[in-house]
Amino acid sequence: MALAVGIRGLTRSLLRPWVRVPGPARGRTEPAAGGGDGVRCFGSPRVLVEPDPAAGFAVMKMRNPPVNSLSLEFLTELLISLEKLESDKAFHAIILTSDCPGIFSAGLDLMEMCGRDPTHYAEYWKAVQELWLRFYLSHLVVISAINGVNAAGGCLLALSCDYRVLADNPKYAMGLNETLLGIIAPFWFKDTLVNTVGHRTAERALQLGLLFPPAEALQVGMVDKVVPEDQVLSAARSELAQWLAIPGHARQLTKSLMRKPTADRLLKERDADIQNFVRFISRDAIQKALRVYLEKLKQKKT
Ligand SMILES: CCCCCCCCCCCCC/C=C/C(=O)SCCNC(=O)CCNC(=O)[C@H](O)C(C)(C)COP(=O)(O)OP(=O)(O)OC[C@H]1O[C@@H](n2cnc3c(N)ncnc32)[C@H](O)[C@@H]1OP(=O)(O)O
Repeated sequence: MALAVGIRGLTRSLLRPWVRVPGPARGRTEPAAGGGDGVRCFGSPRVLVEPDPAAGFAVMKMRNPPVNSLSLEFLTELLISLEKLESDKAFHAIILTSDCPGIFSAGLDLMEMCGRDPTHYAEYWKAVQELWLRFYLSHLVVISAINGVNAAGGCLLALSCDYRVLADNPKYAMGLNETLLGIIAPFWFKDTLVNTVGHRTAERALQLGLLFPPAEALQVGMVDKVVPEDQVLSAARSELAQWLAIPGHARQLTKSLMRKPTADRLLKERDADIQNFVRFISRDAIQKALRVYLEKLKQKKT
């Protein structure tokens, strides 16, 4: 099995990043995220970036409708956006949010894990690992403004941020619900949750596949703040001020000190983790469970 799949190679072949965005932002100057100083939005088909270099941050909006499921292309575009902002000294922070009404993210794209071949599963999982590692260890301050339901892999992405603001809407539940699909959260998903909410809460949440509505998410520490829906972005911006007031090198080193041991566990056994994933996801019983789950999602509509 070819494990040496290169996301950068994929990136080059699939995307032309940093084209002016299609859709709503095309051809006009969007107000910048914080200052409205005429800085242009940029991005890729599935990720809209609203930069505010004067204020030192950018708002990164996920827009992979209908549910921001984390397909291989979408993961790649998120990585490119992150890399671009990380390599520009004007930016010290990102606010990650969604452009899809009512949905932050439905998690990993089930179509990437169902009915494909082992090479594809390996390539996909490597991209999932990469996204987590890059967000988890980013030297930028990353705050998620969670404006919708947020399941499994989407929740992992939010848990990788430094601070989480959740919109107060009972429909916007979030959690690592893998067991409800008959699959399991890998150890680094688990570690990220444990680091956020503690061992006991994580154990119960993972075994039961709990999706926490806002009040409960706040109570267990899965999110840091719950605010009225129309204030999620402004609350994230206000919070940023506190993080950006800290000397950057001190904050970054402290973040690394806190997070490196967790990331190192995966870095040390990345290929083995990919092989475990491929073996697990290729099992007939797991493929069947995913198909049944997808079917249930579709039947819900009828
Ligand atoms: C021995 C041990 C070894 C262990 C080794 C480790 C192995 C590791 C194991 C594997 C680990 C995998 C980790 C997986 C992580 C994940 O993230 S799995 C995904 C989990 N996500 C969910 O459960 C959410 C599913 N979706 C929903 O609940 C709902 O869609 C929603 C988000 C609440 C939105 O609802 P609504 O607005 O009503 O939209 P829908 O009509 O339901 O959906 C619209 C269309 O989108 C499709 N869709 C939804 N979610 C996904 C998805 N995650 N992936 C792909 N597609 C999705 C849905 O089917 C609809 O499609 P159409 O019917 O074609 O329109």
